[in-house]
Amino acid sequence: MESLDHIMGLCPVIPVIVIDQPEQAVPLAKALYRGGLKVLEVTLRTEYGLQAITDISKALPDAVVGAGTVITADDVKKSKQAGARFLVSPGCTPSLVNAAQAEDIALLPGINTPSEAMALLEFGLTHLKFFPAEAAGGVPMLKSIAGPLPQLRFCPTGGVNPDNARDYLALPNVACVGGTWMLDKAAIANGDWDVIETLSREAARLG
Ligand SMILES: O=C(O)C(=O)C[C@H](O)[C@H](O)COP(=O)(O)O
Repeated sequence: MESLDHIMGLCPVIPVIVIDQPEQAVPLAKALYRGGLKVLEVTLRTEYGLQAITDISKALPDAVVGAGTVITADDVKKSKQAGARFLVSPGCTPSLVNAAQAEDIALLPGINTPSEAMALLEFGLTHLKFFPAEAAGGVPMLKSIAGPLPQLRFCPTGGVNPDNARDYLALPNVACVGGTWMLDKAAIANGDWDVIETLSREAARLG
């Protein structure tokens, strides 16, 4: 199993990608990668997610491609088969953790309370997504959690943007952040990959 500590240390920002048009997956991923975003989360929110994970992994073997919006044990299995190297989930259930451990694949599960974090610590999980970051208390909440639970490392996601990303990244318990701001909808629709590359370069420099 690849270590989340390693993956989360590769880049300060993980783009959370939703594929609406399957032919856009590879050029979009290439633009993100050229901009310096080496870790890519492709969500299973659309029917094209799994195929996109396979296509991007083949086209960019040096990128670390993970599956996002992983909800069920079946999603875990299919994501691994598609080539995902890690999994991200908005929340967590024991069956999701068990499935990821059975498939021997790293899981970054979402939490936003100390009790949820403690439940995952019992499974040996220390690297967690803090979701939805801004709505669930943002930087002050993560600062408060760091007191009693300093062993946790977070990827805050949800409402993170270029204006607040540095504040999150400055926290000792934040390894990286997730976000969608570099996935400009108009640029993607027009195939304007230079715009995506520029936004990604700015994001990669936030760390
Ligand atoms: O799809 C998932 O599994 C999610 O958890 C949702 C993502 O984290 C948000 O889509 C982030 O979106 P922004 O707030 O625009 O950065």
